[in-house]
Amino acid sequence: MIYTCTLNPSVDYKLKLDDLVPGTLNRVKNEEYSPGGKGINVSIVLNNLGIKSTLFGYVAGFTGSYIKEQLNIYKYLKPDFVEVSGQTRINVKLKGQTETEINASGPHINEDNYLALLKKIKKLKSRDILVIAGSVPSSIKHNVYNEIARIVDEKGAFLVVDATKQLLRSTLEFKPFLIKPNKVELEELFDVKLETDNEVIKYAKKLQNLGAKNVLISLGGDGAVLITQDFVYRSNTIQSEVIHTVGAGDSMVAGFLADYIKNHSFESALRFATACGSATAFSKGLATKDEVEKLISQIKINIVKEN
Ligand SMILES: Nc1ncnc2c1ncn2[C@@H]1O[C@H](COP(=O)(O)OP(=O)(O)OP(=O)(O)O)[C@@H](O)[C@H]1O
Ligand SMILES: O=P(O)(O)OC[C@@]1(O)O[C@H](CO)[C@@H](O)[C@@H]1O
Repeated sequence: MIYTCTLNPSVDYKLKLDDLVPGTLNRVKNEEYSPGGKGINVSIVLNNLGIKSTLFGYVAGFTGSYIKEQLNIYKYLKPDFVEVSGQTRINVKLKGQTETEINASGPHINEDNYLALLKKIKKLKSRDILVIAGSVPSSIKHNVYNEIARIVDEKGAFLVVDATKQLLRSTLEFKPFLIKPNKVELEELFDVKLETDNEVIKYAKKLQNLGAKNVLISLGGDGAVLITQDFVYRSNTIQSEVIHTVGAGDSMVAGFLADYIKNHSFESALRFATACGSATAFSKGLATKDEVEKLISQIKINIVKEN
């Protein structure tokens, strides 16, 4: 069974403008709401690919109710959230000439809420998969990712992590099966600026040395690099009109897992993951199976010969 854990879900409020001019009145051309948060996005894309998952995390208030109501329409999702006080956050996503995101901080999480979530995670069984993804509300214990990773390890389940800085770093001692930082997140982790593929690979390997089994670095419109124990793979991307990239990375994680479970091939999983990321970037919502299938033949994978 696949589980996703979103400690800080959101309602994503996506606004399309001709351009965003700070300090002036900006009028919107198109607006949309959707349930968001990285783990929730992973689950929605898994659903779109016909794969079941259970969703852990915290929801609160009217925005939390909206998320639960929206998730009910998906056939393969089983929401299992902890209800907390306050409101689930609203994250604003602005698409003008460039993309601007304003992510709010999330509700208060008390000790009981914390323990209630860990109790759910303790039900995991050997060979289950848990994806923990995204930021955490500031009130939650700072070592929550480490604690969750410890439980997943004790259960003999597989851990997948998509998070920034110390949240990600704190899981590495438990040897996650897969981590997926983007290039900026990789740079932040080591306080460096990375220009070339070789530099990206060098720092991704440092994460492997710290414990990650497989490291997937997403490079936005430039594809992705996957470092496994045996090979380094590079995917290209496709040029098309970008509608909104929100959730492209989460789609990539979902696509990777969906394909890896089926084919047990890293090359195939990277190809499918890249197509899922691009399918999301090229559409209004998150990738659907049809959209991914239209792109897949255009994704090429090379094994990188390092120098
Ligand atoms: N402009 C684009 N054109 C084509 N494909 C894209 C584009 N942006 C993203 N993708 C696809 O989606 C994948 C993930 O994108 P990205 O690196 O932006 O993830 P991310 O920063 O984690 O995104 P998010 O946090 O919004 O989920 C890329 O590796 C690529 O396959
Ligand atoms: O603030 P976080 O948790 O880092 O990111 C949250 C978020 O930006 O990530 C998703 C896209 O990946 C969105 O649905 C959501 O708004």
